[in-house]
Amino acid sequence: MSDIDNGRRLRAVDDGLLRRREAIADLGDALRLLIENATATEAPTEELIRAAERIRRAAAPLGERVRGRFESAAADDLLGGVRLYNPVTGAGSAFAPPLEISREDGLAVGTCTLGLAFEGPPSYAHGGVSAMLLDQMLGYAVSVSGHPGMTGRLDTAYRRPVPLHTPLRLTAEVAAIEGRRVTATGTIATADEPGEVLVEATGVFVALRAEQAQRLFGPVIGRNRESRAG
Ligand SMILES: CCCCCCCC(=O)SCCNC(=O)CCNC(=O)[C@H](O)C(C)(C)COP(=O)(O)OP(=O)(O)OC[C@H]1O[C@@H](n2cnc3c(N)ncnc32)[C@H](O)[C@@H]1OP(=O)(O)O
Repeated sequence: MSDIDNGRRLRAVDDGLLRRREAIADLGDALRLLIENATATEAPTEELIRAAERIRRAAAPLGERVRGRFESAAADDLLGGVRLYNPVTGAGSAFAPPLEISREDGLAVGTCTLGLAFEGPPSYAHGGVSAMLLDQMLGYAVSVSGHPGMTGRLDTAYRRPVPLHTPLRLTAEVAAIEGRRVTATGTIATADEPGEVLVEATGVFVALRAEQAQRLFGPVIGRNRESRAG
């Protein structure tokens, strides 16, 4: 195969992957709309019954080809950090807000708006949802510091309730690295009042030993490498 042909083939692969990722994100948007509307709806009972039938019909073809626990999604790039179905940040996840995280001068900054599907106390976020967001934020800060690890401990202090339907601003940063332990801290505030902390968290992340990483993730990483090579 000539270099030009090879280049075209590679571009076709990239275009195909890009198109699939866009389709996954679009399906994710549709599912999130479905979840939000299904949570907020006060439609007549007959409409709920019809909707359940239609949704089951729409779900069936998606279930015809599925992956198992040890297979990563074809559109993911596990080693490159692309996780389209991450339940917090994944564009393809039906129940991820999704949280968007970027880096600003060494600080991880996240933005999202929580809908009624995340409600705990009426009109405010469920406490477990805040912990989930902060776990992801702290994990991201730990990861980009170059010392990735798994959450060993996550302490959350709920200072004020987190309002739904309100743009939020989250932050996280690494506070200390001691051997295999990395401590990170983070906050949730509203975008309008970033100085008023609603929830704060401190987490301890533990770097895995090579043998632990192999035991826990070996099957998934092995399959991911095989499918990249093939
Ligand atoms: C961008 C990516 C974002 C991802 C964000 C999401 C992150 C996650 O949600 S990860 C999923 C949730 N976490 C888990 O499932 C982890 C489950 N726990 C485990 O697998 C293990 O307990 C694990 C790996 C954390 C530690 O086990 P192990 O390596 O055997 O611990 P061990 O050798 O006893 O301790 C290692 C060090 O960590 C410390 N440590 C271990 N556990 C904890 C803990 N819970 N709290 C504080 N310190 C701890 C120990 O004190 C020790 O410190 P030192 O080296 O200074 O003596």
